Amino acid sequence: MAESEQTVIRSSVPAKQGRDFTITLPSSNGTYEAVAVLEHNEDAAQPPRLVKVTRRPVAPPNTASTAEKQRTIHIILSVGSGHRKAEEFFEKAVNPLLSLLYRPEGSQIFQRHTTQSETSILELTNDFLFPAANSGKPLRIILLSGDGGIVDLVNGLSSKPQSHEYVAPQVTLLPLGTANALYHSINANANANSSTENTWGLHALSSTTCKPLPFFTASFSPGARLLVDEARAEEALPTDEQGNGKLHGAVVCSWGMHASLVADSDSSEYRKFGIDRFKMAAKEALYPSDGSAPHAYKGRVSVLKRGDGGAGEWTPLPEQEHMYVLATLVSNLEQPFCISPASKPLDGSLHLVHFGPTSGDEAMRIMGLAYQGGKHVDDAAVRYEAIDGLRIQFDNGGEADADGRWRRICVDGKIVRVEKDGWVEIRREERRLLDIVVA
Ligand SMILES: Nc1ncnc2c1ncn2[C@@H]1O[C@H](COP(=O)(O)OP(=O)(O)OP(=O)(O)O)[C@@H](O)[C@H]1O
Repeated sequence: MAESEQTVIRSSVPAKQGRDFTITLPSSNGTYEAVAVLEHNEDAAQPPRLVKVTRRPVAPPNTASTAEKQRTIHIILSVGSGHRKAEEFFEKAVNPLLSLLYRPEGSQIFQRHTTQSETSILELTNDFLFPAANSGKPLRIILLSGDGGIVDLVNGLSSKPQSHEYVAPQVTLLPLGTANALYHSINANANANSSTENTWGLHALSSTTCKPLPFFTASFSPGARLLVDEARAEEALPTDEQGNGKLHGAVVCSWGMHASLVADSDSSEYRKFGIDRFKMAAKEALYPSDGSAPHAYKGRVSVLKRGDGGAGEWTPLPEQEHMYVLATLVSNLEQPFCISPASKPLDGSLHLVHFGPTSGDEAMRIMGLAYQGGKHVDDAAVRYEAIDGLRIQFDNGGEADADGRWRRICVDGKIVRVEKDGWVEIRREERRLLDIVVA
């Protein structure tokens, strides 16, 4: 075999013509690169298969980044995410690539964590990752999960005050969840171009280019409760200095139709249907079995605009009833579902998408436009604007919904039920918590 190109792994099954793709990754020491051929799965919701990987020297070697060598690499496998393929994809594709890219140190610098429960990532972050980052240790986290994994990292890393030594961990996202909104939004340009491959995050595996992850804080009135265990149980939220509940997110905060369908579809029964679970729950919400119109959600919504960067002003929306109230930091909530076309990858902008009570057919029509590259934002029924904060007050001097299911708020897939006279307020954050590795 020629010294310049060495096959390191070859699968016994050759790639089928036209469905394979190639990625080239720099090694950690900068002296060679890995060229990996992968084959897409026939089911686009399933990860690709590694067919072969070769290594070839780089001339001249790029050994500029020595900081990279000092980073401990944590691999988190969220085995409950999506189609539960995190472990298999790691063993068959990611691990062989990492072993090649990080020679000769290899396994010595990797620490592998496999989730055991819903709270594993939060516990790992609280007990280990945050203390390490806060004492100045540079970390790289390779996260095989959906959006839930990143929201746990964000909440764990932000739960205690940062020291001066804090070093923002670098996170490489491998989209093993169901919707993977953050991943698809970061790679949204690539997805708009059908000739560009979805590499399942492998293209960024050894990149040293990072961007800070924008995030927001949602504050809740003290009676708000986090719903857990498929809403069979509830928990108190972590609190801020004023005793209000708080939760951080990096994707979306919503109330109304979106929050309800995320909440209603979050059961092991619905999860079997993959991404279709959202559409199934939407149909049930929009066409109630008693033939009535979809629910009109009651509350007072206000938006914060800072304009010049000052304290800003809260402006109430004129409507007292709503169907869709959603603030987002990302462009795509699923790969084909472009909720905020003006949002650019990791740009930190927060956008409001809002429309009032309407029929099931009309709501389906509007949502259908989001699947056409975000055309819903040009529809007369939709309010779409950049904001700095959003506040919902349930008892606004009039009637609040009596049934708690109409007062559920979604923060990146987590569901919080607010009390009848309660409120929720979200604001963009300026702190730097973690960086996302981009190619
Ligand atoms: N070993 C495990 N046992 C029980 N629950 C788990 C385990 N591993 C992960 N989970 C839970 O499974 C859920 C997976 O959420 P995640 O967001 O990663 O995937 P998803 O919901 O399929 O994707 P997305 O949020 O992108 O639609 C989280 O609530 C997580 O806590």
